Amino acid sequence: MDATAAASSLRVPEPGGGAPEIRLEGVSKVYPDGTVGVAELDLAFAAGELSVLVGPSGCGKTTTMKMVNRVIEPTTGRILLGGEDVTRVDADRLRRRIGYVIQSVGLFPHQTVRANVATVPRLLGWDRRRTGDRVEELLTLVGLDPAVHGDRYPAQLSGGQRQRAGVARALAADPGVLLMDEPFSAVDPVVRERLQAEFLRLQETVRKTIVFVTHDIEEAVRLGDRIAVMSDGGHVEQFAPPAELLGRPANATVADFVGADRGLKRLAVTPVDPAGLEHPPVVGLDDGLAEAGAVLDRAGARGAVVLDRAGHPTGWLPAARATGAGTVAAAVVRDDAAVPLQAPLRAALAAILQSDAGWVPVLDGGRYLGVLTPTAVHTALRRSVHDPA
Ligand SMILES: Nc1ncnc2c1ncn2[C@@H]1O[C@H](COP(=O)(O)OP(=O)(O)OP(=O)(O)O)[C@@H](O)[C@H]1O
Repeated sequence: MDATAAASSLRVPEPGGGAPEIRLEGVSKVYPDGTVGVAELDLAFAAGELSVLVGPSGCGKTTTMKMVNRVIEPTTGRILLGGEDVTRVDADRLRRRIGYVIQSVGLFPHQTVRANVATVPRLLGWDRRRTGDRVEELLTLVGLDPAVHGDRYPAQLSGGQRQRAGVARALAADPGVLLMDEPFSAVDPVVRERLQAEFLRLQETVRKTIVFVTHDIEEAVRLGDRIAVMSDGGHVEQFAPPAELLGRPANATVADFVGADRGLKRLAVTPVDPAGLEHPPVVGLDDGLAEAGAVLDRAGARGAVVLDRAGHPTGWLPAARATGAGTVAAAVVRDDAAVPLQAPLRAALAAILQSDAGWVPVLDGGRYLGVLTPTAVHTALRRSVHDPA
């Protein structure tokens, strides 16, 4: 079964499934030694969204997250899942409704991957068949081959594979909520990027309500629907979508935390704006070169976008090559790079840097809309500061 097919069967709601909003109301945690981990916190994590908690070490991120599944009991306040006050319900039963992924994965070392993933379904009393089917499905979904990895022990997996197994275990009983405590920080940057990309695709399908703790602002920007920047005592300085956080930090603390290079980080979260596209002359492969040269002259342009017979960008025609007999096909500089309208500016800028034309064509579906230039990238970024998404 491929991942998409496996994912679609995940939508079957389980008891306690669906993805509830998580609401913290006046929640505080005072540790026995008097340390205030979190004080009077009011925060709502929207249903089906991935909310990230970031902030300096010791600011209360982990405390906040672990109070949601009551691994840490709040001292005061209420926590509501989909409107239900879970502050006093049975904590073990609550935890079966909440998936939990931590940095060290927390797989049981003496159990196979299959047995690890089956932990919560077994606790919930699922029969062998249903549990077995579910485990196969989940392993496939997270990119592990059940036949290859299912019977291995955690020590026989790579760091990235262990993280995938950890995610599979957390999703096994289709919980509505996932808590993730620096789940990708133990692997090298290349594997981390891959796991993040896979995880984003998975979340598009399963749409859990996720609370995700990280130290890494880049990771927060990449993954988060919303990011909470916290400071000491669990104080929330700003809770906003990445583009807004980077474009309009609420105060100096947030600005410092997101970094002086936040303009660059915004590239990852600001989409291509159709209003910012430029429209150089467009010629077809079968047009005459002389005719194309005349078009370029009239426009005073240094080059034209060349479309193929189906209307797709296939390269560009520099003005200097638009002379002589023959058709554009003989002189075109082939380059089929293009980006879709929804692409982040970072992808567009990367494509521009690869191209001799100094632009990248932008497509809406298959339709050519115009080209994006470095100037347009700059304008779009400046605009996102004043009018963040
Ligand atoms: N069991 C405990 N007893 C006393 N104080 C604690 C306990 N656990 C955490 N704290 C304190 O509570 C505060 C918040 O800790 P928490 O672990 O939530 O921070 P964090 O933001 O997750 O930090 P880090 O990024 O370093 O993991 C810190 O000052 C910490 O020292």
